[in-house]
Amino acid sequence: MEAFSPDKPQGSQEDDSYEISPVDKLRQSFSESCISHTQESVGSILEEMDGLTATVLDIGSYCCKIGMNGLSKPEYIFPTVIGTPKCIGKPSTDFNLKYGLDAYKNLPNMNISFPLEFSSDIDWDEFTDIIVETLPLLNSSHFSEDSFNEYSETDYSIYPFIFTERINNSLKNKEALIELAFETLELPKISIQNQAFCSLISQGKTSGLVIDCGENATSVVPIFDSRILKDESNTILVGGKNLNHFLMELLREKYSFHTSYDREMARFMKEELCYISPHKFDYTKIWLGDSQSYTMPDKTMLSIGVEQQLCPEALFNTSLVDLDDASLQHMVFDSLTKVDSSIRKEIAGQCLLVGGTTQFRGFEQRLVNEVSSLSKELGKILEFVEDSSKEAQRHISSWIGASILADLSQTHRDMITEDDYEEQGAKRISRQLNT
Ligand SMILES: Nc1ncnc2c1ncn2[C@@H]1O[C@H](COP(=O)(O)OP(=O)(O)OP(=O)(O)O)[C@@H](O)[C@H]1O
Repeated sequence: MEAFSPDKPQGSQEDDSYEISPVDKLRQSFSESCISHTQESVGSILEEMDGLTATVLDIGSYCCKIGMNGLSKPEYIFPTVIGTPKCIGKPSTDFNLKYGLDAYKNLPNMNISFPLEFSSDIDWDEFTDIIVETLPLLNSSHFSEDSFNEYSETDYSIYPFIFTERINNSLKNKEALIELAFETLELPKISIQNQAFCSLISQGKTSGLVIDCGENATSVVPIFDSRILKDESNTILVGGKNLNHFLMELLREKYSFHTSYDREMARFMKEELCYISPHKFDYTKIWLGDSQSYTMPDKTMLSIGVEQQLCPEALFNTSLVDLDDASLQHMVFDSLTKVDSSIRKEIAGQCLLVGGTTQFRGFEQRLVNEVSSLSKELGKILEFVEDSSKEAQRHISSWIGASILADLSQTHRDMITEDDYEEQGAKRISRQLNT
């Protein structure tokens, strides 16, 4: 067998070991996302907003992003998880479920579940519990650093709320969200915005192709002049979660991933070490890249070599994760081909990568190469809006756009109010929103 050195994307990680402790990694993964309240105080923003204040909650199946509009980033990002305390050996005395960040911080002692994991069968009671338990935590000085104290005065639930939803969200999910808003949270008024549209708005654009790859789904959504072209869009239920599973499968001879903690470590390994090469993986050659080592919770040093490159290949070849769904490049090809030829160039010329899974190094280059191999013409007109220095923001693009929409008086005028809900009920409102 011929040997080859992996063709890595630019800016590849060259360190050969990761010594950061798993618990520190857990803490970092969420706290780093919070903005400093000393830089942008919520109080001063409320004054400037002249009444157009809203809480923006971008709902994700892996993590939710929340904060007041007017800030440049969400104030908090919390995992959409519920944790059940583990009882090892002796019966547990702690039967209290833990929610969101609280569950994640206690991950070594938890079995965790993701209630939004299966969009067709969401456990809304569990999601409601996460939100209900998390909002007061965010409002209190739970994060006890001094810089957060000013924020402790803010009560998210007294302001209008802007929620985001993925394209083709089911009527059942919309209804449940409206009920959560008015029945449980008792909000004054709400708006539900499309995530792809919000992401585009975050870049100051109203036309383009939004390619969103998150935890459980990947969608390709063409938008023209603020109009979402639903018939030309594509969604598959493949995302970062499938890659986590694939990585564990690839490493199964070296390590047994049993616990929730182990499985989340596989996620972090994926985020830190894996990369997308510009070209298809060549199975006929021996991989000669550098291996990296990763310390697992039980102190096992796990060596990860070719798996770094193989794991994200599944985005471009879904059969690797035993799925028949179209791969990403086929979705892009299909959407652009369906778009009317008179607007195709404008849409393809403003592609936007959003969602955490697009943060792999090399994502953009590989996508261009794959689409070009399907159609030279499409490959030529495909251009990306964002420069790669903004990769780290891709998981919050939708929140940023929703926060911009929350600044507009039109958004507030169009909101669903408590009175609308009393008069029409969730079913009718959700049907109207779908037209
Ligand atoms: N640097 C990174 N490289 C690769 N993947 C990453 C990186 N950072 C985060 N991810 C992955 O991105 C996914 C989360 O992305 P995002 O926050 O957009 O999802 P979400 O909005 O919760 O999910 P969904 O849109 O499917 O409901 C996770 O699978 C996570 O492991």
